[in-house]
Amino acid sequence: MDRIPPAPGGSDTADVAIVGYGPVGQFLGLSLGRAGYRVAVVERQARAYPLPRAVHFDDEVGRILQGVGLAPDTLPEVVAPYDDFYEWRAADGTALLRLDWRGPGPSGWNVSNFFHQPGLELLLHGKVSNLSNVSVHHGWQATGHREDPDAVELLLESAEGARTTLRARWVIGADGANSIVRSWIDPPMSDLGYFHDWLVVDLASCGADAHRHFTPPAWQLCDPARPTTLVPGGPGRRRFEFMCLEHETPAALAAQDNVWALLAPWGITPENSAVERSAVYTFQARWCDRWRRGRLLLAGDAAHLMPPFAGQGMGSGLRDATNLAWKLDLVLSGRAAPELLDTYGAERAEHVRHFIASSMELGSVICLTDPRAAEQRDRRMQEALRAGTEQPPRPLPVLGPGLHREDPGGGTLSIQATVEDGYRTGLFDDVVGTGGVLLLSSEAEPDPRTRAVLDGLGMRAVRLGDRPAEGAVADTTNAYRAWLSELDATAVLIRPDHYVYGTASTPADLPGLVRDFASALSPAPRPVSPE
Ligand SMILES: O=C(O)CCc1cccc(O)c1
Repeated sequence: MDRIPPAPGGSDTADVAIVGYGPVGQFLGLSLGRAGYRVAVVERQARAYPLPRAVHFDDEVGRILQGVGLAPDTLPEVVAPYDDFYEWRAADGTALLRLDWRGPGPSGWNVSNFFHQPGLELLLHGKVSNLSNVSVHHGWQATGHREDPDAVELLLESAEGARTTLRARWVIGADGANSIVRSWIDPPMSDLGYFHDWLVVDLASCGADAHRHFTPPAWQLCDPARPTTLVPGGPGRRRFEFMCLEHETPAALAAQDNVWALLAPWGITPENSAVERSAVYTFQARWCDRWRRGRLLLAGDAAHLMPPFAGQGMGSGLRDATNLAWKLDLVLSGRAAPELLDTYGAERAEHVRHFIASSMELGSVICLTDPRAAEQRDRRMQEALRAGTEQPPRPLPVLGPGLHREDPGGGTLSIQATVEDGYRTGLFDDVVGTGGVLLLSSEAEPDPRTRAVLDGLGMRAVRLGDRPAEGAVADTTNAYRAWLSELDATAVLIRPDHYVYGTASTPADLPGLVRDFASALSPAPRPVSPE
């Protein structure tokens, strides 16, 4: 048997092996590679998958992409920021629900963005390819593993039947809904018992006549005779989704003639439009209750699946990757014990549960096929919309218990607003940098010991002021002042993944805040626990 060299030079043990090279595997490879680790990625597909899957991400994901040099506003070929309502309509066209997807959100980017996934993957791959310490092996499937106290040996098989092994200190399964790494971990699953087959049709272009239907560009037709989704698919592209009805089989639904028959009422024909992909998916709502066993970890669809109606599938995976890459760096560098990685699943599972629940709620609106039930739903929702008593949007989710305090800010997402440092005005991460920060109001000043602890953590202290100064940025829109006042805080400790560790209500609370964070990382490296 051969060995795949994890990276040129060095020992034959990679620091991290990633199984699966979709956006989540790519993002992990990029982040850990940039942190200097030897990363080996194995992907069963022989080459990059050229067709769209996810088409939507939110402002938080915009910030995550900004952090790796792929800010949404620099990708006009790939990302189309959305600036309209996301509407839900009855069969007769009257509105049932209007979700406000206009303008920028708290992370500084549009709350809604539609994109072309193959284009994004190409950009991520371009960045990964620049790293000599990350190797990507297409056409290799992980088929087995053996774990010892120091590493995991992955057994790999190529499509041609060649076999090899790969040793890595940590293995991440970013290998999608049918994850083999998940089968090795064999975690208990929470399953909300939601199974609906939908035909997803992606159009690379569509006839001019169809465009009159795209107002707003993203909407749902809650017609019990054929629940249908119309959303953009990135610049110049469209996606339709058609629910499989009880009397239909997925194969009949997906037949090419049937695809065109379903598109015809929308003015879309083979003569004026190009179908890029059509496939039936079973929308599901489930997540793992455990995301780590020993040296094996899960991320993305391998750890959770949700209906697409909130457009949060890929974004949830990139949030996993951001949380995990940061914590794995701490563990690999000996700055934290492996047990820190147990906070990863605990935090992310609770967070993703929120999006699964809101996607389910939206799904339960559209998936009704009983005309009487649909009529009752329509009446109830139209009345609520008229009276302005429809359910308000859920607040942003909070991380589950983990590496944060249980104070008003702990586990919540920090904001990203415009600041000025005397040289430039821009979004906080572009001006100040990434990597975690202690954000201070003008009256808070960390003592030298607190500063030393922060330095040791590779974090900086940044004060907010009226004008830029040494160690201070101007809060040009007053967004940070408002945020601190909402949190009743004089300082906020923001983790590198943009979530809040905790807040200090008075300057006297500052040293304790920073000290608690440092000790929560438990710096003494210990042997990895088997479970
Ligand atoms: O990108 C995704 O995860 C799905 C895209 C999407 C967005 C909104 C509604 C919908 O049915 C699908």
